[in-house]
Amino acid sequence: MVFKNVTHILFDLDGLLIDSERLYTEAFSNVCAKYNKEFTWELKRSILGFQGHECAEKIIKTLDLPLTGESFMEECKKEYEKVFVNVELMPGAQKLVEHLHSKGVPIALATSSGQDSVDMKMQNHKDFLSNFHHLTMGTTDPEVTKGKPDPAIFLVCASKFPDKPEPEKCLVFEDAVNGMKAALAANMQVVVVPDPRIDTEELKDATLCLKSLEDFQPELFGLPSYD
Ligand SMILES: O=c1[nH]cc([C@@H]2O[C@H](COP(=O)(O)O)[C@@H](O)[C@H]2O)c(=O)[nH]1
Ligand SMILES: [Mg+2]
Repeated sequence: MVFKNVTHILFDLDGLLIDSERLYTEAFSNVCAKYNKEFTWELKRSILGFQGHECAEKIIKTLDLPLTGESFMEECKKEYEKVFVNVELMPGAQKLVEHLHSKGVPIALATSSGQDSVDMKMQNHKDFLSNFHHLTMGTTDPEVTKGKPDPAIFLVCASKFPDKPEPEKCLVFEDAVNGMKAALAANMQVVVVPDPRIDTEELKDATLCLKSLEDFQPELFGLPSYD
């Protein structure tokens, strides 16, 4: 496969740069269990990449929970406070982000999460966050009118670089099928590093699919290679 050269990189956060998806799963499972409901992988995969309130609505509807979206999110928040302090970076995340930053490649974060959620998850990774030119947070940015798979988040994020790159010059990193679809709808190339349980058939449109960020070769996209 021939890849097109890019100049700017947009990173997803949850499940891609940080190992938070399993913590969200734990939190959702605990809340659902209180109502004797099972939070299944089937349900999890359908909400991967969604904004928090979209996750809540889908879970309540699918499992018929006796809760409003807001009360479900309140209960989840108590769970998050217990688990997110210890969230770790994914293998290869630090090396890749620091490499691109040190070579002057503009990078930004495009997450469906909001400011409070990012603050909570990144409290022990502030130096890591300082590598990014800017953060676009779907839940709190009024310009991001819809969650992934809508392309809004990546288009808004790209527009916040001072030199406003064309979508074809942007490369997205994602872990979720909804995120991959959002990137492709934005007319960007997308490297997917998926949960290994995701069916490869669902990822067939990805520009490149990797097992780990550690396997990424920047030079394939015209970016500076590792020294
Ligand atoms: O307020 C929330 N933010 C984020 C998530 C989770 O984070 C992911 C989206 O974040 P990102 O775009 O960074 O992957 C979703 O898959 C979901 O599991 C969530 O549940 N609640
Ligand atoms: Mg993600």
